[in-house]
Amino acid sequence: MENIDLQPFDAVVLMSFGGPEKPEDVLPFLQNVTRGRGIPDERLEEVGEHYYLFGGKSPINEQNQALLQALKSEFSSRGILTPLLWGNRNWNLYLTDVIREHASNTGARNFLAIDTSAYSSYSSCRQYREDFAETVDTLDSEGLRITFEKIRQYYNHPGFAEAELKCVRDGLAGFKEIVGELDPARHKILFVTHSIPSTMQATSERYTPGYQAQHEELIRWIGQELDGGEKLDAELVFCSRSGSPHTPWLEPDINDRMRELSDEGIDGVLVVPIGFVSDHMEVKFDLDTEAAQTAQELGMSFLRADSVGTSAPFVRGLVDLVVERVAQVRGEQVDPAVINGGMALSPGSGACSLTCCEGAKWKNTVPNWSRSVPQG
Ligand SMILES: CC1=C(CCC(=O)O)c2cc3nc(cc4[nH]c(cc5[nH]c(cc1n2)c(C)c5CCC(=O)O)c(CCC(=O)O)c4C)C(CCC(=O)O)=C3C
Ligand SMILES: [Fe+2]
Repeated sequence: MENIDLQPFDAVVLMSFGGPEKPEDVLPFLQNVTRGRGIPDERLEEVGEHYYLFGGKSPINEQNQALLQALKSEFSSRGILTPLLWGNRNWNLYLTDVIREHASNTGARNFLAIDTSAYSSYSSCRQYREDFAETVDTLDSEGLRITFEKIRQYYNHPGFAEAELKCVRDGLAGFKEIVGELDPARHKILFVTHSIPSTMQATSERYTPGYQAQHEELIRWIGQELDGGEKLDAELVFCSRSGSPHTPWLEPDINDRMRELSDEGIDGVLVVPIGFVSDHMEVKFDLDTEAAQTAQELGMSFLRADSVGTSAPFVRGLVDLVVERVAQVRGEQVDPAVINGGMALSPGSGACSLTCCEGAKWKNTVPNWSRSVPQG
């Protein structure tokens, strides 16, 4: 097989959130995540309890190790020899440390990131970019000059979309085993994502189609792909709201919506964690623990579908996105693949302006992007 290099990139890095490994890590981890964010102490204590309930260990690191291994085997099956690293934003192994060590040992200078977040918004895109910038600055102050690029947001990439579709199909098959025949009058699909503050949503809409619309596009595409025998009404609902109760966040919360649906005669839900690429703490606690409890109180059938995890189309898609970004950076002709859920949203390039998720504050420094042109 022919060997493939990804020049100008010397290494690819899987960039994730990070999570605590043991009870003593929980508090310092939460402090890292929320530094300067004005999250009330009560919320931190409450979220700390979610982690303690699972022994103080987040499942996220093991899931990222599994994804890293899957990406490595996809690299080697394609003859890609470029090293693949793993770094986190909020806990060991920290991105800066991983990059410093690799750059010092190998002379690598140009890095391409795969981030574990599919949609655009400050928290799900720009915050990752700010962390790349911080790594660049820190290493620069130590005399090590590096560069960072990332792949595009991939909610509408066929790899991620096919993987989500498979999660829904498998979930429906499992759901049928619980409820017998699917009945649109009694059963619903609830697609769940992380709630964000309404102001963050508004900002995400200024230079990209927006966090919520990106989810809706994918949900509609999945609806189109399902067979007649799989058709149920679907809705987008939210979990993991935090912040002050007086600040508006995206709604409805999954538990509130389940209560309303129960009053309307719905007695079974398939819950699809479309906002999360693996079963980390929000999925384990907010869905598998809390929402499952709500279902039990309501006497509702409840099944949580898989997240994409290390599913083959997802992993292949991430590597396709790496190859696509390399070609763009090299100035080669690329035809980026996208699904169309009715809104025909353009593929982003990964090259969004440093300020694209910030919005109005940066108005004068950002290209006047709209829905019909590339977004990041
Ligand atoms: C959109 C989004 C994603 C999805 C995209 C992506 O995956 O990146 C995501 C992922 C994650 N969020 C995570 C954990 C936390 N998020 C918090 C706080 C916040 N998240 C927000 C948004 C998001 N978060 C926001 C707007 C806040 C408020 C504070 C702020 O404005 O920053 C807090 C503080 C406590 C609290 O406020 O709840 C924690 C502990 C973990 C790790 C889980 C594990 O350990 O398994 C993961 C993967
Ligand atoms: Fe979060």
